[in-house]
Amino acid sequence: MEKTLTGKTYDIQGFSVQDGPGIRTTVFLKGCPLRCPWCHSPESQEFKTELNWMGVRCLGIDACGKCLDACPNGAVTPGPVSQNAAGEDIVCPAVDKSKCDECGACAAACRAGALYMCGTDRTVDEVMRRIERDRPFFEESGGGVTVSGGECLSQPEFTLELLRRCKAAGLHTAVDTTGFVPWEVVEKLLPYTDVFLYDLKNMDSALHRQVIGVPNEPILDNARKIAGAGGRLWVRIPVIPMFNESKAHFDTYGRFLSDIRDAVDIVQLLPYHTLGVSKHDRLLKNDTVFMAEPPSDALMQDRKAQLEGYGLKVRVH
Ligand SMILES: C[S@@+](CC[C@H](N)C(=O)[O-])C[C@H]1O[C@@H](n2cnc3c(N)ncnc32)[C@H](O)[C@@H]1O
Ligand code: SF4
Ligand code: SF4
Ligand code: SF4
Repeated sequence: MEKTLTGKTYDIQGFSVQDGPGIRTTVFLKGCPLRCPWCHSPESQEFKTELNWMGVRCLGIDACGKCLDACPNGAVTPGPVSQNAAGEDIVCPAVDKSKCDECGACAAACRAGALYMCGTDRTVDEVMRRIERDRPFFEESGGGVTVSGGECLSQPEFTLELLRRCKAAGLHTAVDTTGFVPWEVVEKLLPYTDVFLYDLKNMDSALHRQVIGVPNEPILDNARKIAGAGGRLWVRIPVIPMFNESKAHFDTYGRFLSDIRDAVDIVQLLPYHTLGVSKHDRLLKNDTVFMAEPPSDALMQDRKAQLEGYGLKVRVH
């Protein structure tokens, strides 16, 4: 029997106004080949379904402790004392990730919803049913559907099929991508993608590799090829302190984008923010998290004006 195609999602968000034109429904897929230290969705990085723990919901091992009893691998033990939402001291569970196989038994036992699994396998039909609920909002606002992640093109078959179905249903489509995927994957999507939301995180390939883990040449090549093939680009630049915010660096963006200007609908500058920091803790991995002061409004306006000087339409946020 043929296997049903599923995609591993971690969220589907209605009423999104940041992910392309109009009001959109954004389908977030799990898994990403990049490792941006400032990533505001660290739960999207791994391809597998993972255990998360939201401390403010936890009742404490002393009052509850269901997760300890539920774990078949002995991965959950009494951990540090912390304060709950009411300001009372509670003993938190500690999860030894080296013993955890992400089976989900502790999350199923946790009535408070403090432990939960992130990552759901969904068929295209299921996702389409969810999207169709929002159709009236698309029609009023000129919106549609955005497939995002993580890197949605790391699940190329699912993304392609979802986009095909959206186009067949008469919906506007956007693909939110890092661009770090083989050209053959992008090429197949072209007939079904109205616009690519396309991140350019740094123009210096050595720095890109050093900080994010991968070089930028495939990303820049794919941007040129999309432009050459008649695709539309909505370029996004996350403005990250000490990484890409300098005036000199923005001139390298300006020169690159000038060459493909006709294919660029808009350049969106996204000021670095710290909203994802608490999500890193939820993953129970003790990751070191990048923290910095967000760029000032004045700097964002300067960089906007600088890129406008290259004949580009630019917005902040
Ligand atoms: C969730 S990502 C989706 C696409 C893909 N993961 C990427 O990064 O290209 C959506 C946008 O948020 C940006 N972003 C991620 N973390 C951010 C942060 N801490 N501050 C500002 N923008 C951020 C990304 O650069 C990307 O433009
Ligand atoms: S998900 Fe991990 S910690 Fe939770 S029960 Fe399974 S093995 Fe234990
Ligand atoms: S089962 Fe949930 S609420 Fe109870 S101690 Fe474990 S994490 Fe906390
Ligand atoms: S590319 Fe996007 S999802 Fe991947 S690590 Fe960077 S910000 Fe996070």
